[in-house]
Amino acid sequence: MSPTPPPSLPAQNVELQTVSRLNPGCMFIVVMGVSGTGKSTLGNALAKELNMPYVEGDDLHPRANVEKMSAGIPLTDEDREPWLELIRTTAEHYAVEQQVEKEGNETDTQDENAKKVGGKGVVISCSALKKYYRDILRGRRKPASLEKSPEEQTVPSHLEPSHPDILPTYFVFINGPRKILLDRMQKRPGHFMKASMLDSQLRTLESPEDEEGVVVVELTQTTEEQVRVAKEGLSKLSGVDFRS
Ligand SMILES: Nc1ncnc2c1ncn2[C@@H]1O[C@H](COP(=O)(O)OP(=O)(O)O)[C@@H](O)[C@H]1O
Ligand SMILES: O=C(O)[C@H](O)[C@@H](O)[C@H](O)[C@H](O)COP(=O)(O)O
Repeated sequence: MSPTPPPSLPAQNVELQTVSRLNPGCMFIVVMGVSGTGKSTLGNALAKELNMPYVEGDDLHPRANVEKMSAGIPLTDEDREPWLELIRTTAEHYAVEQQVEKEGNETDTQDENAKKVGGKGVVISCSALKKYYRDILRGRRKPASLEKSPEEQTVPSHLEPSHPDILPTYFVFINGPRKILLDRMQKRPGHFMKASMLDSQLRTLESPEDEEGVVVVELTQTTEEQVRVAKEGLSKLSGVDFRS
């Protein structure tokens, strides 16, 4: 799990509002599931396949959250809200950066990147256990603990994570039985998330299977199979052809 620093803030002259219009097909892909499902493994592989950057969501947790989880204490909604908001904002920063790069390359007809499959958007791993958390990641909902009165809202609108239609969000949900998860977590040495936390994660999980924009892959599949199913599902949902 190598740290992935979020990109620097977007260039002032690019409004997030313009990203989906000028860079169609740009998307935010969340690889989700409880601890130990293989989010980091699949996230890395999928991002490589789609020529997108990958960000390890665990690296965006505030230190206090990591300390809490390391001590075997499950996080609360309030603990997770700023983290979820940061994940959404990070995805939006990537989208804006890619827009800036695209504009820089516009005149370069030989640009090799333009010929690659995908390449527009970002893949981030995140447990995303509840629907309400996923709505924050979709940019549809502001975390309750971060709600401000209109007078207090000094953040420029393009930095606020409230643009669901500007950066479409899709989830790849890794689903599978507790027994295998427990086994994998027990065999994973040195990770701050101990196997004893698994049951709390499973209790908190609200399955996303009936929600829009969700592809389900099985825990028991190989990473290669998961990538294939994810690509097919994402192509169908988004209309972007990742299969070629
Ligand atoms: N498709 C898979 N098949 C078998 N083992 C896997 C698969 N994906 C991941 N693993 C293993 O499961 C463990 C947890 O994977 P990891 O990617 O760290 O999960 P998460 O990020 O969800 O906690 C690791 O030891 C990893 O090598
Ligand atoms: O929402 C949470 O309680 C945590 O974010 C948790 O779900 C997450 O999964 C941890 O970061 C563990 O790390 P792994 O997911 O890498 O096991």
